Amino acid sequence: MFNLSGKTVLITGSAGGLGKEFAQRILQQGAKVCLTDIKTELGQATEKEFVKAFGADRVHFEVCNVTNADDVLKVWQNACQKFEVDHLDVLVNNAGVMGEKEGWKLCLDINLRGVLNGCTLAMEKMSRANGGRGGVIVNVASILGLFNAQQPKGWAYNTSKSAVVTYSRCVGTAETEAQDGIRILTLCPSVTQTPILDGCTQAELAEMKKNVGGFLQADQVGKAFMTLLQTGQTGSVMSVWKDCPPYYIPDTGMGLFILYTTCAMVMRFVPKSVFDPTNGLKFFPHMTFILVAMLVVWILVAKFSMWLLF
Ligand SMILES: NC(=O)C1=CN([C@@H]2O[C@H](COP(=O)(O)OP(=O)(O)OC[C@H]3O[C@@H](n4cnc5c(N)ncnc54)[C@H](O)[C@@H]3O)[C@@H](O)[C@H]2O)C=CC1
Ligand SMILES: CC/C=C\C[C@H](O)[C@H](O)/C=C/C=C/C=C\C=C\C(=O)C/C=C\CCC(=O)O
Repeated sequence: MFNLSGKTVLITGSAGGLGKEFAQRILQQGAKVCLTDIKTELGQATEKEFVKAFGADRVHFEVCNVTNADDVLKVWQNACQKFEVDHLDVLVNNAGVMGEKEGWKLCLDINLRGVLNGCTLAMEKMSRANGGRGGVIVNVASILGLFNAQQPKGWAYNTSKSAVVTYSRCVGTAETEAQDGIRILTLCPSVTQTPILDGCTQAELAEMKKNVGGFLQADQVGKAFMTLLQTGQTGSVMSVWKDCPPYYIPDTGMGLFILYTTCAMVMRFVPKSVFDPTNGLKFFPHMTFILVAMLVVWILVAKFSMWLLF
């Protein structure tokens, strides 16, 4: 298990909400935390609260806009200076917005570019190949990064979060870990009661609540986050769903792609008079038929081998 005692951690968007929850749990494990956010007053209030609980030498707040790579570099350097170290051990890319109020460009800038700014810098600074000491990066995505579901605030949020999941899987490889000593992890919570929901109407909240079977509380996400941070393998993506233990989501996209491509290959031999493969609407029912047929054959083969064996 990854021991956080004495480690240095930077968390973006941590003046309140989930970022604050993560910070508190990390502090409880003996680490030093640099809180960062664009909300100055709230950030300073959280800093004060944590200084009281954990000591002034272990908590620091810096204003930082994640869309600006220079800002991220500046707070990285200031955090090192404040904690009197030459490195940071953990970066949590947590800052995010829903996007309706901000518009799609700013939403992607904060939710995606912000993560890329943080990861690019952290990989450069932490990389053992560059003389760094390795480290851990946790990217906070969402269940909406894992599948597409209608939510009230538009497509930009889902787009940004699925890009974060894909990016984290791309860079979170065993090679990156072996070469640079960096673990890259992704957390995908379901809807959680935090200030991000303040922009939703009662009707929108009720609809979302129905869809996800109730909202998570920040402490359940906090527990899952700690499990991921302390034990997650690089490239892993953890989902958090109400009343469930946290669980990992494998990348099944390739498997499904191969399955459907195999079906498409088989369909080449079916006469055009039976179906027109260029017509997607007709194509998919046929694909489903083939999938079911393959499943039946597979079950029969499995059953037949059992008869032979026993
Ligand atoms: N609450 C929820 O239902 C879920 C939230 N998430 C994700 O968790 C993360 C944290 O969100 P919450 O704590 O729920 O919301 P929140 O609104 O309480 O926290 C987000 C923080 O990010 C900060 N922020 C916004 N733009 C920023 C920028 N340009 N630079 C730096 N900081 C910025 C905000 O000031 C805020 O403090 C977000 O990435 C969100 O998308 C994921 C799944 C579910
Ligand atoms: C833009 C939304 C803003 C903030 C909320 C959070 O950031 C979070 O990321 C948003 C999640 C929104 C989810 C909305 C709908 C989800 C639908 C489903 O998950 C449907 C899937 C399964 C339902 C299962 C069931 O009905 O039992």
